[in-house]
Amino acid sequence: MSWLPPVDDDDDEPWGQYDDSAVRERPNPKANRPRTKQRPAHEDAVVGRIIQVDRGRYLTLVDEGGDDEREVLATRARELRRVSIVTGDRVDVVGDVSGDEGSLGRIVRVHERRTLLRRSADDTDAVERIIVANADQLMVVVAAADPEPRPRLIDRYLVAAFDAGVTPLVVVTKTDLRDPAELIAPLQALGVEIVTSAASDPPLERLRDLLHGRTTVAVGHSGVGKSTLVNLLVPGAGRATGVVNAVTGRGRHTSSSTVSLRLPGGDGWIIDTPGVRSFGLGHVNPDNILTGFPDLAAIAEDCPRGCTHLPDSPDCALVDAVEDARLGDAGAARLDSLQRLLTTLMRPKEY
Ligand SMILES: Nc1nc2c(ncn2[C@@H]2O[C@H](COP(=O)(O)OP(=O)(O)OP(=O)(O)O)[C@@H](O)[C@H]2O)c(=O)[nH]1
Ligand SMILES: [Zn+2]
Repeated sequence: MSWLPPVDDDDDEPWGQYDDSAVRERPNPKANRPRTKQRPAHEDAVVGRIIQVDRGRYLTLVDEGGDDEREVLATRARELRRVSIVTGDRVDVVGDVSGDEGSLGRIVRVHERRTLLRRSADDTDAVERIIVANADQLMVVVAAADPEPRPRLIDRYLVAAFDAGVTPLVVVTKTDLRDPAELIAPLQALGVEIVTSAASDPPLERLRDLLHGRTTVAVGHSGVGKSTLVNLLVPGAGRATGVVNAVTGRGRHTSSSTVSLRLPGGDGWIIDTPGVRSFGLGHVNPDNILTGFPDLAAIAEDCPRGCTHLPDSPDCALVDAVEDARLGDAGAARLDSLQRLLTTLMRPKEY
């Protein structure tokens, strides 16, 4: 496939067809004959966690939590040049894995990913850009005011989380500036964890509980106070914080790269991503949204094939279930939330 442009080595790299994360071997033309020339097994490889990606260099944490824990800088092996390697990936590294100044290891394998958080450039673009691999949780940070909350962007983050199989968590900041009740109400029916935060009284204990032992990706529009929270949770993280521009209402995009930060005591990770302006969902399969609503998903099995589950869909089992109260008091609100997310997925961006 040499006509394809080389994949760049950014966290934001196109991914799309390169879904085989292991080393891709040439197809065996003599299908049934065992291959005689085996790829070296790299038995001496060490396992690392990708904590940062920068222009073809991967910062890898090796022997995590062990006596010999160290950061190893590595490149990727030639045979992996079409495979994406992103923050959070687990990889096998060979070569100079000493982590000494000037040393360079070589990544020879990307382990299978548990979860994959991704977005596309826009909704018509099926090419995915991976944000982070192997995250457990997506912490969506949104300000009650300054900058103005964008409910449709929140929906987009939630869609991406459900699609990735990652648990969403919403943190509403700047509640000192505005009562967040109106913003929170529609989120409650989603069954998503919601934490509110005011500058004078950030909910650190609550957040530490929720982040404990997990890998959490923090996302949010620029200026919402994400870096402020990250700095509180990870003292010394040194995430740049910026003042929201009073004229444009925009933050200054002060955090510019995706960085993995370890919570104090080695008690989980926060992966801080730069303020994401667009969050295309062109790659998302609507069925994956439904998996975020297990109670609804079970009922939707009785829907006609190809049912959109939207208000105008004929014979939708979910609509019936809400009407005969099978889903309880919250049923209508949950179906409404699901429909809102599904509509988000089908509509062009408008936030
Ligand atoms: N009033 C108020 N201001 C806050 C709160 N949290 C953060 N801020 C301020 O909001 C501004 C933006 O905060 P940042 O932490 O830099 O925002 P960010 O989301 O990391 O922005 P980027 O780095 O651009 O992605 C800073 O001036 C913070 O001091 C809060 O709870 N209340
Ligand atoms: Zn349906």
